[in-house]
Amino acid sequence: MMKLKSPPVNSLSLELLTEFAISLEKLENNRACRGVIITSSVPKIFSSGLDITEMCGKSMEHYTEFWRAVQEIWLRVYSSSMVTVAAVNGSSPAGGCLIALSCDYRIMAENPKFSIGLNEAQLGIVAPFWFKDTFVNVVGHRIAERSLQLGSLHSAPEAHKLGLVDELVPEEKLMEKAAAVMAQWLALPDHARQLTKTMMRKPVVDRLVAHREEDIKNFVTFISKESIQKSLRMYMEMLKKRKS
Ligand SMILES: CCCCCCCCCCCC/C=C/CC(=O)SCCNC(=O)CCNC(=O)[C@H](O)C(C)(C)COP(=O)(O)OP(=O)(O)OC[C@H]1O[C@@H](n2cnc3c(N)ncnc32)[C@H](O)[C@@H]1OP(=O)(O)O
Repeated sequence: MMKLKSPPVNSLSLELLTEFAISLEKLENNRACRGVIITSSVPKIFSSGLDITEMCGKSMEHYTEFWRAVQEIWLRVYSSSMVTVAAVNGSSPAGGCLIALSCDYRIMAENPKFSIGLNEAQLGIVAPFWFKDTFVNVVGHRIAERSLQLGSLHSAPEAHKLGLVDELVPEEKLMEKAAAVMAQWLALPDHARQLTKTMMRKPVVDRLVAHREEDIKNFVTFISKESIQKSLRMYMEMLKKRKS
C-alpha cells in the first residue's frame, strides 16, 4: 500500500512527486511485490492535484524540473507492471484525479461531498494531451470532452455514473474492498495481465515518450505567460477567500 501523506491537502509538490517516484521504483523492482493500493492518509482528501505554488512565480528551470517530475509519475503509474488500485478516500481534483485514472481500478468512498475530475479549465489552464488521453481511455470521448471543456468536478455518485470510478463503497469499507479487488486481479497469471495492459496503454505512453521534451517546452512556455500566471494567482486567492 502507498499512502500519500503531505498535509493539509496532499498537493503534488516537486518533493512529493520525487518521493512518490522513488517509492514506486522500489516496489517495481521488488519481484515479490505484484500490486499496490494507492490511497491517502489525509482525511477527506485523496490529493488536491499539482501544487499550484510550484507553477507560480518560479524560474523556467524550476518549471522544467517540475514538469519532468509530473511526467515521470504518470509514466510510472500508467505503465506499471504491478496491479494498481486507487482507493479514493477523499476529493481528488486535477493531478489527483490523473493519478486515480492512471491506476487499473478505482474505488471511491461514497461520500457525496467528495469530488473528482480534471478541472484544469476552471483554473484557466489546459489539461495536456496525455491527461486527456488517460481520461478518454477511462470514460470515452464524449464524456471526457464535455467534462474537460467545463472543467467539471464530479461528486462521487456522479463520477460512478460516468464510469470515472469503477465502484463506490461506504468509507469504512474502502480498504477492505480495495484488498478484495487486488486479490481478484492478482489471481491471474502476471505475464498475461501485464502484456494485456501494455497492449492497451502503450500507444498513449509512447506518444508522451516520443514528445517528452516538446511537452516540457510547451508547458514552460504556457505556464510562464503573464496571463496564465495571473489566472493561477487569482485561483489561489479564491481558495484562500473561500476559506475565510
Ligand atoms: C495548444 C496549447 C496547448 C498548451 C499546452 C500546454 C500544457 C500546459 C499544461 C498546464 C497543465 C497544468 C496542470 C495542472 C493540473 C493540476 O493539478 S492544477 C491543481 C488543481 N487543483 C485544484 O484545483 C484544487 C484546489 N483545492 C481545492 O479545491 C481544495 O483545497 C480542496 C477541495 C482540495 C480541499 O479543500 P479544504 O479541505 O477546504 O482545504 P483548503 O482550505 O481549500 O486548502 C488548504 C490549504 O491548501 C492550499 N491548497 C489547496 N489546493 C492546493 C494546490 N493544488 N496547490 C497548492 N496549494 C493548495 C489552500 O490554498 C490552503 O492554503 P492556506 O491554508 O490558505 O495557506
